[in-house]
Amino acid sequence: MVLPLPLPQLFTYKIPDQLVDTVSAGCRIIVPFGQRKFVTGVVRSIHQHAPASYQTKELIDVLDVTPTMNAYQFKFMDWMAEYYLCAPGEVLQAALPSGFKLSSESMIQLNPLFQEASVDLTEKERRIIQELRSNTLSYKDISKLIDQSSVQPIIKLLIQKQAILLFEEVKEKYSPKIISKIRLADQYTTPHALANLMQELDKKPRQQEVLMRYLQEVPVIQTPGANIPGIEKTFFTASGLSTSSLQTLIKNKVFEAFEEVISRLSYRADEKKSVVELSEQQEAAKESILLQLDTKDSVLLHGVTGSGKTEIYIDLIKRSIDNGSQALLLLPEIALTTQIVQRLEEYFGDRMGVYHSKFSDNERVEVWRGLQEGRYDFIVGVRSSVFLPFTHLGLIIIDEEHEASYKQQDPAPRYNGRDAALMLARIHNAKTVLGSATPSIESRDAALKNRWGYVPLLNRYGNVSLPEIRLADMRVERKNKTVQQGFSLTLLSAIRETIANKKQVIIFQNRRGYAPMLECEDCGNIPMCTSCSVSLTYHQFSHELRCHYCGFTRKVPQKCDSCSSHRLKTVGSGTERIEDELQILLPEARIRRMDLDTTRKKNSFAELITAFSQHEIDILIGTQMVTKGLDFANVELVGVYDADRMLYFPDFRAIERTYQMIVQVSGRAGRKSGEGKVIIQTAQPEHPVFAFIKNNDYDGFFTRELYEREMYHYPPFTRVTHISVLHLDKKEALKTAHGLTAKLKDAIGSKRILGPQVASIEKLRNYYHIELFIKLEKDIKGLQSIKNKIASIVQNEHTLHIGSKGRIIIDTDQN
Ligand SMILES: Nc1ncnc2c1ncn2[C@@H]1O[C@H](COP(=O)(O)OP(=O)(O)OP(=O)(O)O)[C@@H](O)[C@H]1O
Ligand SMILES: [Zn+2]
Repeated sequence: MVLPLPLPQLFTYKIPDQLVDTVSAGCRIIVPFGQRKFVTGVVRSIHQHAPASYQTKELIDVLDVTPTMNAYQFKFMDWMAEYYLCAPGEVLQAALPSGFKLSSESMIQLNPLFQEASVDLTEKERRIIQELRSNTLSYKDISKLIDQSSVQPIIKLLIQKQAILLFEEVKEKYSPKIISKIRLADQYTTPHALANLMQELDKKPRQQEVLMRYLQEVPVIQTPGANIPGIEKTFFTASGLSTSSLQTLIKNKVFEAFEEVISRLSYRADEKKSVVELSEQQEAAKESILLQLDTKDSVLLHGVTGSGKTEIYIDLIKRSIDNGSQALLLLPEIALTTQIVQRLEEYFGDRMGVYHSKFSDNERVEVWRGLQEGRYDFIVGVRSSVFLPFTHLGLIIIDEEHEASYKQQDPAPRYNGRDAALMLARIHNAKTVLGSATPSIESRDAALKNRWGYVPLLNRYGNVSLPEIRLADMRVERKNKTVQQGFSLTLLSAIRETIANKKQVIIFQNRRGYAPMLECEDCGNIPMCTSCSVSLTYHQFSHELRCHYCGFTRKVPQKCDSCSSHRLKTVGSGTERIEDELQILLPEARIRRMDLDTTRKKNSFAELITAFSQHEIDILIGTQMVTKGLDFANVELVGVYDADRMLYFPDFRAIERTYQMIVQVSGRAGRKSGEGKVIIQTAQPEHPVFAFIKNNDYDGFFTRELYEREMYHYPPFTRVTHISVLHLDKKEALKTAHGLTAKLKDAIGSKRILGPQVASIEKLRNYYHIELFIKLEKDIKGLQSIKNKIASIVQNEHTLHIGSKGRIIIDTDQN
């Protein structure tokens, strides 16, 4: 059995006789674990081998009639634990929506050995004991019973007096949604009976009104069967009709009240399914994909921004479903791709399940069950949808395959959704299509080496031109004093012109808040986070300084912490400041901002998207949220506020990420008109990456980047495992990291190991981070056994030197 806990092993439990027939592999069961604790686990297999090292306990109960997990999922999860060097329980924890896990809530019961006569009880205690003779009670019940909000002291005393016992009651978290409905009693559904009823109600006008409203909504006579589903009870209250009259009608058996279990995942059934009509180029691309999939498992679809990859996906998915297989479309982050989901919904309606990180647990459980019950044959979802109970997957599509957000950073399993999906496809013998306008270096390389197929789609849909890209040289503009509030004259005049033409603008700056730091003009002191080694970001609106890593906040100080000077200035620009300053420069423009701070609420993202698409906004300023997948016909200008910062990130993927981010955000311009313009503000216009971007030269960019990767031994030529040693004490962290490095060098050769070094952010949430890198050649023999060796050395060092004072994190494919 697997427990959803970070433990390396599986556990064996005894099946009590009465449950033997109900347990099978994949079922969730409740087992005792540790002291007085019950946890939910999943049966992995049923066997006859008692473990040698411990006495087996009996499992308590079986939660499933039909198993929650199937054999494909086990195979996939085994692979994941092995590949990403983590515990099977950690994978299970990631796989199961928490609605499937049980919550335990403390419950109180009478101690059967308790003898009331032998102790003194207060009046309240006696009342509790009395009640416990017939019931078990929760804290809340007791608080109600004795009308007292804090009951902890009483309970403690009762435990001391050995009067009561605490136990954990196990409850299913998932609760289906139930709605109350009303329909006309069957006897009144003939014209004759109904007419009589109407007459009877003549003297009761309010009841008659209720009945009339019902008949308006539900054509009982005209449409046979219409009465059976009835309507929601809330309909009457919402239309302001008398509830008491409704109650009377129910009491008199004119109406029948009933309940219905409904899906939380509403879908608008009135939406018409349209047919995709592929353009000639799209059709050719699709044919080429299908042809290559005859001989290959995966194909990379390299389609420029606005080429209509989504339409091709739709066609492929349809085809796969028509063949009787299941399909999965992976998206990097669904909240950011509401537009695509809406489009897909029009085609696939209720055959499509959406698996989402912003969904509630109940909604996730429903998608899981829906897939098992055959209600869905197509899932669109984020990376965790690779864990769903597919049984006959035929096609996986990975959209925006280059996206860094496919990678789960923390906690384990630290998996990449794209790579995991490729393995999932292999397990199901399914095909994979990976799509991107800016393929990752790894994927383009795989296609180039003929491991994957490759289909380029070089033109936008409707042969619309790609945007024209220009650089604004900030060095020159600063010298000429043409920069206003961080805006070059080049960009600012283009914004003015675009708005004057009633077109829209997107400004991209990958930094939120007002300013990344506050600085004392007299002593140069910068307020830092108390638990992280980063400067605090100044947020003007909320008037606070905030750490973007740990969430620490403080009021904006009036004077310098160090020298008490009042001369504090803000340095650098985040989206909040850009919004502010642009509004001063362009007082008439309607400007809005889209970043983490403005989209925290569930619907705020969708609301912004709608407002922008209805042209209630002229200029949208945003972080990387605005770079992905957005499709607005009226956007003609995209401005990249600061392209340089991304380039100098201490990461081997910095250039690749810069290229992808700029090309993606540029792709939002002129998607229908072909009049798109992009202006990139940079102080290094000579950097080669800009020439590739300007000339739309992906191949040139790829060739150069691949060369660098080979020179410096980075992926795709090697696999980089990243190890971080975390400790509250820097010296200890360093000592452990050095010890670990020495052991690893001994075990797998010193040439393969880089570091240790202090991480670029030295301290995070009070933990010092010392990191080291292991580079393993791509085609190394016995890869898995080397990885296992690494894991066991790390495990050892952790036990010996870290214990509970820190952690060692292994990330087998650094992203
Ligand atoms: N065959 C088609 N028929 C009608 N409209 C189409 C067709 N193909 C694409 N479009 C339209 O062209 C626009 C761009 O398509 P889509 O959003 O799928 O591009 P994309 O390749 O995903 O681009 P990006 O990578 O920039 O997100 C959309 O508005 C889409 O509705
Ligand atoms: Zn912090």
